[in-house]
Amino acid sequence: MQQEKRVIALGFFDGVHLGHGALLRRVGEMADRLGAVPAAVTFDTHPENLILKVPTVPLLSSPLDRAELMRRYYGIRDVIVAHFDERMMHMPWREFVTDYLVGENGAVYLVAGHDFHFGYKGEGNPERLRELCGELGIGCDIIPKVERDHITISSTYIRTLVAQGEMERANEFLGHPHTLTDTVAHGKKLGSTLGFPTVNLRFQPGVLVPAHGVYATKVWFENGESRPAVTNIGVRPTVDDGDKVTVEGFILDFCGDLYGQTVRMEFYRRLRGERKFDSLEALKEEVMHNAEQTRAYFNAR
Ligand SMILES: Cc1cc2nc3c(=O)[nH]c(=O)nc-3n(C[C@H](O)[C@H](O)[C@H](O)COP(=O)(O)O)c2cc1C
Ligand SMILES: Nc1ncnc2c1ncn2[C@@H]1O[C@H](COP(=O)(O)OP(=O)(O)OP(=O)(O)O)[C@@H](O)[C@H]1O
Repeated sequence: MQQEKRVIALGFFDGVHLGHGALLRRVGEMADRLGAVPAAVTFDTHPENLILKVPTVPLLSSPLDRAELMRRYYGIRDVIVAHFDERMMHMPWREFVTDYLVGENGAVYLVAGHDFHFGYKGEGNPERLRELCGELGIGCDIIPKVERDHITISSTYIRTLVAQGEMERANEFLGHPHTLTDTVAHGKKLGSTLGFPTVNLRFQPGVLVPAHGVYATKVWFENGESRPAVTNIGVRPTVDDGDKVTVEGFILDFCGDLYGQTVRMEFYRRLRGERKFDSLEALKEEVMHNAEQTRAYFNAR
């Protein structure tokens, strides 16, 4: 079977921020021009997590969200998720290009960032990549760094913002709202009796949990509709004494059954920290106030 031609962006692309966007847009342009499929290679494990053997880098997005963000915002059609294992870790950089990208994945044009290092011991770099692409007769672009407020946009920086609950600033650097996609799970149903039913989502293991607290969010349903929601991330000290983190959104102006549906939640602004209330009445009153804050936030946008 004839191999499909692909224009491929190279990197990990955690969060799919505006710096990544510069690469992915270029991929789209070149794919159009060459009649090739716009694609990106990412890895199932963050290279640092495998090399250091402990997951030290909690990610902004799951592989599913990463791929979906690349599709939705930049029209990337194929997201090739490479299995980052011992073989991949020991693959010399030349082989990664000639065998993996060109041979296995039909690369006819490669796009990488100014600081992209790859292959065994990170010996591959933009200079070497450009030279090798010249030898192989395939196109190559190295994209200069993208900055905002004199800061180089990076997944590392955005992770610190999300961890501190600075969602609006994180979203400015991402170029889109921070996103969590998950299948709705069952909660204890206490929310319904209190007057605020909630959808329960989870951050996958290895994905960064934003600062605990209450957020103005938007929930997108499988049918493409969306509603504002007010969402708590945390351990619910008023009703629980464990340390299990939950993500619970009270969707405004909605009633219906969402259990089992896959929804996308977008985080916009942190409204307050999580608190232990003296009574369920006091908790409910505050949740209703936060719901109105959320409504006002989206009405003003
Ligand atoms: C917008 C919102 C804010 C919340 N804030 C807090 C809080 O500050 N402290 C707390 O202990 N629980 C908080 N919760 C969690 C509630 O205690 C929980 O949703 C309620 O007990 C229902 O739980 P259930 O869905 O498992 O039945 C909040 C929930 C929502 C939706
Ligand atoms: N601000 C940026 N401007 C231009 N290119 C970028 C920028 N940030 C990343 N890239 C490029 O995008 C690709 C993916 O990069 P990578 O996933 O390592 O992102 P990163 O934000 O630098 O991550 P980290 O902060 O974890 O190092 C690489 O080719 C990289 O050079």
